[in-house]
Amino acid sequence: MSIIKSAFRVLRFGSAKNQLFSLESKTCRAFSVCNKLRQDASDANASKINFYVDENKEKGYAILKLNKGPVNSLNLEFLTELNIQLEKFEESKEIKGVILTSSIPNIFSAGLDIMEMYQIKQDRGSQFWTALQETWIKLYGSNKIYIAAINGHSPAGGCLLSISCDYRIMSKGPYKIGLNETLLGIKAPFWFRDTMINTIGYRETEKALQLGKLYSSEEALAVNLVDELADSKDLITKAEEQMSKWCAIPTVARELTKSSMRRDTLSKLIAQREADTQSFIEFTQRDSIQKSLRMYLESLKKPKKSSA
Ligand SMILES: CCCCC/C=C\C/C=C\C=C\CC(=O)SCCNC(=O)CCNC(=O)[C@H](O)C(C)(C)COP(=O)(O)OP(=O)(O)OC[C@H]1O[C@@H](n2cnc3c(N)ncnc32)[C@H](O)[C@@H]1OP(=O)(O)O
Repeated sequence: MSIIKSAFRVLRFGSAKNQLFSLESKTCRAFSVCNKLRQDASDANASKINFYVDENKEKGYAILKLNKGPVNSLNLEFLTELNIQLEKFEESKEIKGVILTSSIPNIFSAGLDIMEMYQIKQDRGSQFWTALQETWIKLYGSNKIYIAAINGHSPAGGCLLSISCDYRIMSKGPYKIGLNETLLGIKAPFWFRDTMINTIGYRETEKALQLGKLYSSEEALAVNLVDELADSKDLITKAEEQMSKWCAIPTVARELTKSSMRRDTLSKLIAQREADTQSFIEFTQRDSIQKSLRMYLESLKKPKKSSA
């Protein structure tokens, strides 16, 4: 059961009941829009493996490895598949927690697939944004324990995935993590911002978001953007050690505590999902934004200087 649902339970007889049920019904409507997409995604991607799941029911946790080459960029189909998997975890009685990592060396996730924002039709853009909102609500609002084992670069949407988890361990190395949206000419959505504030505090977020700062792993540790650093070879072992520690905490008390910390941030998006989607569509259709995205895409596609 998700944090949102348990929040409804806890407050069932309280004065917030009507408001919360209205939030829940809005959420359910938005989720049902995704049902057909889910079917399409599972049909179309039956032959592709965009992530691996390694479940250790004895120990009570799973490892989810993102595997969508070359850089785990998040497009509609990938997000839809991820949402199905997150739902399976949430419903599992055996799984208490999930280690989220990537099978691609040096890359955790390059964030949103920029092609989902560049010259995109309104329908697709709206489905894409709804799927992304759903991923965040499922991850940030999960009752399960999520530990991010950040094995490489984690900009923008990759950073959002990480900070939606409960604990972050990052590989030592020349990797970057942060919300760099301003460098693409984009304002980070309010729920990206709020998740960042909840992680590193207001002042640091204010600087980081305006500058589009990408932190090195050491800098990320210094501002609590990550909780721990590890040598790449020890990353998963360290994540498993941490998972055992979290799994040993009394479950209901931990879930209620997590829910009480995150409920307000989640409710803010849930109350205005459709308006947020409209803002995304309106914003990304502006000529100035399309121009920035085109320039950014070109810079990504430029041949890289040889290191030799
Ligand atoms: C007023 C209301 C406001 C409402 C809100 C409105 C809008 C908000 C909208 C957006 C929020 C956006 C958040 C995001 O996540 S945007 C994405 C940001 N991501 C990045 O900036 C990362 C870009 N990528 C990189 O920096 C590097 O690729 C990386 C360091 C991850 C890896 O480097 P490496 O050298 O290993 O690999 P590359 O050669 O650069 O890349 C390989 C290949 O992949 C393509 N690619 C990389 N990143 C992306 C991406 N995010 N989307 C799509 N494609 C990507 C890259 O172009 C290469 O392609 P090719 O040359 O092989 O064809």
